[in-house]
Amino acid sequence: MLNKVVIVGGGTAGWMTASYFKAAFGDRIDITLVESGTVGAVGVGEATFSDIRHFFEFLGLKESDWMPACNATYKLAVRFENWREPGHYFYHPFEQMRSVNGFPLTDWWLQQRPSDRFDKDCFAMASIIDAGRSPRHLNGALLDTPYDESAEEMQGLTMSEHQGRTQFPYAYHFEAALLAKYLSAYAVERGVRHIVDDVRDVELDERGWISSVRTAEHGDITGDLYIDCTGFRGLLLNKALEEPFLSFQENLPNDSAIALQVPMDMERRGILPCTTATAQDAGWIWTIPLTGRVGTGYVYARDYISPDEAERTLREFVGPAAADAEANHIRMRIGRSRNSWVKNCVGIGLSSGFVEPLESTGIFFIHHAIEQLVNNFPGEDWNPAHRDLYNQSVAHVMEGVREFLTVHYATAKRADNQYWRDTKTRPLPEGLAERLEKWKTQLPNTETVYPYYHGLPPYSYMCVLLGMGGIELNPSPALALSDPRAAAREFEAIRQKTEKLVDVLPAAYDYFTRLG
Ligand SMILES: Cc1cc2nc3c(=O)[nH]c(=O)nc-3n(C[C@H](O)[C@H](O)[C@H](O)COP(=O)(O)OP(=O)(O)OC[C@H]3O[C@@H](n4cnc5c(N)ncnc54)[C@H](O)[C@@H]3O)c2cc1C
Ligand SMILES: N[C@@H](Cc1c[nH]c2cc(Cl)ccc12)C(=O)O
Repeated sequence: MLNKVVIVGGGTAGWMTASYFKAAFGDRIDITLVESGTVGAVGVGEATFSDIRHFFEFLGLKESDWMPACNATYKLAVRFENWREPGHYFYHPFEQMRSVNGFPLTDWWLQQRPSDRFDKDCFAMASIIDAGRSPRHLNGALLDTPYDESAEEMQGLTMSEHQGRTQFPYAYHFEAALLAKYLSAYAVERGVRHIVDDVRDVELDERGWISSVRTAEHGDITGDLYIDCTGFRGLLLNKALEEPFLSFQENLPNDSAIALQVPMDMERRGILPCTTATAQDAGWIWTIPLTGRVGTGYVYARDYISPDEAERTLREFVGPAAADAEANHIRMRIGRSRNSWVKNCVGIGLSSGFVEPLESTGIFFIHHAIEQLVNNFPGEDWNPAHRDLYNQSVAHVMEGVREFLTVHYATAKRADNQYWRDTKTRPLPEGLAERLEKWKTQLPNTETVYPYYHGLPPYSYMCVLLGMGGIELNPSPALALSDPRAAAREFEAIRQKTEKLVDVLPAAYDYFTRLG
């Protein structure tokens, strides 16, 4: 039986893989995880997709188990500030787009323009976030009736199985290092062997497959399947097996980040329950509220600004609270390994691929990869079809997200300096120019977005196009001939429902004090 797995790397990717495999296979799988005591994990990665709930559920963990241990908060959207013009913002929320008479509500919005805020008019979430509310009532119930956790379709599904069903209303923010620690305890308790040591060498057999990894103090570690979770280094996949890395930088030039962890009195500050991405002169700054601090960082392109200037900008942005916070400068490798599974080695996490964290896709990539690897787990015969299916699925997810992120820059109205002017003239990933043309005629739908699963539904594209404001969008001509009353009623219903929810939902901070 093929069941001996060696994981190299103990960052988010390594521990998520180890714990998920244990939950999936129990004692039938034999896992050794080796991580360096000297090379640290990247230490960022604090915002997620809502789908991550399937990961925790698969492990049998409840929010009340893991959230307090990871200083976690709820994320109801990404809030984009100043991408269109100074002072402007909009949300990309976790809320399904409604449709009226076969047209998405956003299409009706273009026709009727109830206000200048598509997000407030079309989604309940925008006002709930503006008001700093929790998506759960103090008794733990979810905000409203369409979300029913006990519904059969929410139970026991993996992320892949849940695809296309109800949109869950929130994701999480958490402290990456604390999550890795929490999951390591989970995995070790269930029998994962944990070795803290440096991998110095990777031994290959005559076919070029990995036969062992050589550590500094624990000798050779052998397995059937090797998972490379060594981060941007790609020690096994890219170095030992020499799998090439395909860069996305011609579309996405941001190649660096500087991160700060800023302790704050969150009770006084309050929690805005979303990730904020604020456009800057050469990139953007993320702001992520946790229970005891704010995580923040500037993602930028070295071609336009130096690391020192980026650090100055970030410190100024945060203000005096950042004075004692230590800067973590990170060089980002943007793109993907040509194949993430090569021979008996699978790269998961940053070794497999990474795009800038604008839509918090890093942990989603990991979760997706793990689910796919479980579904395509190799047997004794190493049927290459499993490997090929896996590689295809991972490539599609990363290429789709590459395209989605490029849309943010290509359609942002901001063009007040060279960095932002250049975002309009960069090469686009193949097929995107044609799709952008289609979206000018008809808002994105399943037929006209990137055609393979990549985690983002068409409504996410609608939000970005309507919010960024750089391309002209028109309502479907059919709407001029249609009865406008049903859509007007829907806008009014959203307004009323939102008003009520803002009234009755607790403040996000208060909810977490209860949870802790
Ligand atoms: C600036 C930035 C912001 C991000 N923000 C988000 C976000 O908001 N949301 C999101 O989902 N994702 C985000 N990500 C991505 C997220 O951080 C990663 O996907 C996640 O942390 C996974 O990292 P990893 O485990 O692959 O690598 P790492 O965290 O780098 O871990 C590498 C591991 O390999 C080990 N290692 C390395 N070399 C050796 C060796 N020779 N021997 C033994 N062990 C070794 C190290 O000790 C470490 O344990 C962000 C990434 C960056 C760079
Ligand atoms: N199915 C994913 C994708 C998604 C749907 N809406 C949003 C909003 C944001 Cl900010 C990120 C991601 C998503 C999910 O539910 O997480």
